[in-house]
Amino acid sequence: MRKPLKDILYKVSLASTKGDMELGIDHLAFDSRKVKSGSVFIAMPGTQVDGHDYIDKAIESGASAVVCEKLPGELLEGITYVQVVNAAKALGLMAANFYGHPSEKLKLIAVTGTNGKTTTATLLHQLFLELGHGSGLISTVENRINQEIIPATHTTPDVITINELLVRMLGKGCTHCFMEASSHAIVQERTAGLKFAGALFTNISHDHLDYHGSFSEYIKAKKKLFDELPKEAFALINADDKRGLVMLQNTKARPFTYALKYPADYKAKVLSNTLQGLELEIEGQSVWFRMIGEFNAYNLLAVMGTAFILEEEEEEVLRQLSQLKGAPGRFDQVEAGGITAIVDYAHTPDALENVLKTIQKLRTGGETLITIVGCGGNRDKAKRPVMAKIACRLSDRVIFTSDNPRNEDPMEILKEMEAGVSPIDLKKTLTIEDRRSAIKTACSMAEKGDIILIAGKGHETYQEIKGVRHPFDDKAIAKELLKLIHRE
Ligand SMILES: CC(=O)N[C@H]1[C@@H](OP(=O)(O)OP(=O)(O)OC[C@H]2O[C@@H](n3ccc(=O)[nH]c3=O)[C@H](O)[C@@H]2O)O[C@H](CO)[C@@H](O)[C@@H]1O[C@H](C)C(=O)N[C@@H](C)C(=O)N[C@H](CCC(=O)O)C(=O)O
Ligand SMILES: Nc1ncnc2c1ncn2[C@@H]1O[C@H](COP(=O)(O)OP(=O)(O)OP(=O)(O)O)[C@@H](O)[C@H]1O
Ligand SMILES: N[C@H](CCC[C@H](N)C(=O)O)C(=O)O
Ligand SMILES: [Mg+2]
Repeated sequence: MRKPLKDILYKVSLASTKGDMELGIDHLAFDSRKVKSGSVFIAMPGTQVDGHDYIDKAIESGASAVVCEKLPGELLEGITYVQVVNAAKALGLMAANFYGHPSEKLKLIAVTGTNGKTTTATLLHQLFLELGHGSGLISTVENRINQEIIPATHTTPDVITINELLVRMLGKGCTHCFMEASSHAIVQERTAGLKFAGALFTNISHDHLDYHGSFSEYIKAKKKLFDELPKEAFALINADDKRGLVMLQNTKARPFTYALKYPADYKAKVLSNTLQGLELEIEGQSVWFRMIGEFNAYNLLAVMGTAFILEEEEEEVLRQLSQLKGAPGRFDQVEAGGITAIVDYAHTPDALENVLKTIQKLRTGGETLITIVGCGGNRDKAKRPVMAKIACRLSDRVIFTSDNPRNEDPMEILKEMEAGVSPIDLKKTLTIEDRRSAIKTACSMAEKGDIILIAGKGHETYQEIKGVRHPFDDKAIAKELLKLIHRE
């Protein structure tokens, strides 16, 4: 697919150009290691290094054009240089022009918020398939084109990958695509140049403050998605979240709200909430869902609201939605010997508190609740003591263990967690760095009727230690050890 550089740069605000703008371009690359002959290399500043330092490498590998914010000292003959104000934003527009604006040819819906993005996007994808539409998904767990699974590397991939996925979705008849928009991606302009038909806000609480610097910057990152929506789009927010209405402040899009407590366009009341599911009253009607926990009532309302705004038939939406189970690794239960292990991706204080409170509400009395929890390395350190404290407050026994230590010393992470626990609470905790041993210990401690929560890694099938992903699956290990220890 060859296109003239000038067409690829349509609508990009240019500061200066040098060289042939009619040059044929076969490929876009923002990483010098992925440059081929016929590539245009887009140099972007990053968090680790500056892409501008790789311009020479890109040219050596065959790039015939360079798009950058700062021109290099020496400009080579035969190479086209284009200077732009914001290279990441330029990349988004360039990807849209290069791939023929696939986001405009289907309904692309973004889901943002601290928790609930994967669950909401996955439910939407499943629901729209059930309603008979071609449907795509871009999420933390996996990407999907209808039923086909494409492995995911990020919650929100880079904008070239997004456009490539959308082109493939269109080729397979998708009319809708539901994607997660992480705050990192919004700030880094990984969503630039995409035309959204709508955006959803789930909630906002403490996470990623290491990256954004402060809570207000984190809120601003989410709000940017809504500020940039076109007026034909819809903006659907959780009115029970303190920051929900902030998201709507400057949007041109049509505003809609959902809530369990405050007045809203889409409302529900929780009639019952058990380990089997949720019963909600919606528009005077009682509807049963397979999802567990009050927080899932919010996710279900967000999904229902979206389907109603998109004018799907209401009775059918509720009928199909009530059958869906959500995303893997979210309140995923394994049972053996009368002991229930719950694997959940709760890796933020708010998510951990929600999942533990849900389990508390579902207890019938007498059971011991054992929580296994760790915190990821090279991520927000401030959440470590807070998560440890929440685990202790809401569980009978707690085992601190490693999550994905990445490049940090696991024992240091565990010390930072322990710092959040009072001397009295410390008595009910154990620290077992090896995650498998931690799960084994919990399985040995548990007796018939007890509940084990294994938090933090959910669907992940690896543990990342010093740049290497070792196979590790909380659910499979819990199943194996529970069966082994309690010999069903
Ligand atoms: C902190 C962060 O978000 N980093 C993302 C960012 O990379 P970066 O800015 O750090 O890049 P860098 O390494 O400094 O390099 C700068 C530039 O030089 C280029 N380069 C670099 C080296 C080289 O040899 N040649 C070269 O051209 C790079 O391609 C890049 O364009 O842009 C890259 C391309 O899009 C991402 O892959 C990368 O994600 C890293 C791997 C990551 O771990 N990101 C996480 C934190 C993340 O994004 N998570 C969110 C979910 C968070 C949540 O809500 O829970 C997600 O959307 O997945
Ligand atoms: N609406 C919600 N409100 C609060 N907590 C939630 C909500 N939905 C899910 N959770 C909790 O948060 C965890 C993560 O949920 P989910 O994967 O859907 O969120 P996410 O926003 O995609 O997370 P990530 O940013 O890591 O991709 C779940 O395992 C559950 O414990
Ligand atoms: N999308 C999140 C996932 C965190 C999952 C948890 N298991 C961890 O490794 O911290 C992140 O990249 O921060
Ligand atoms: Mg997610």
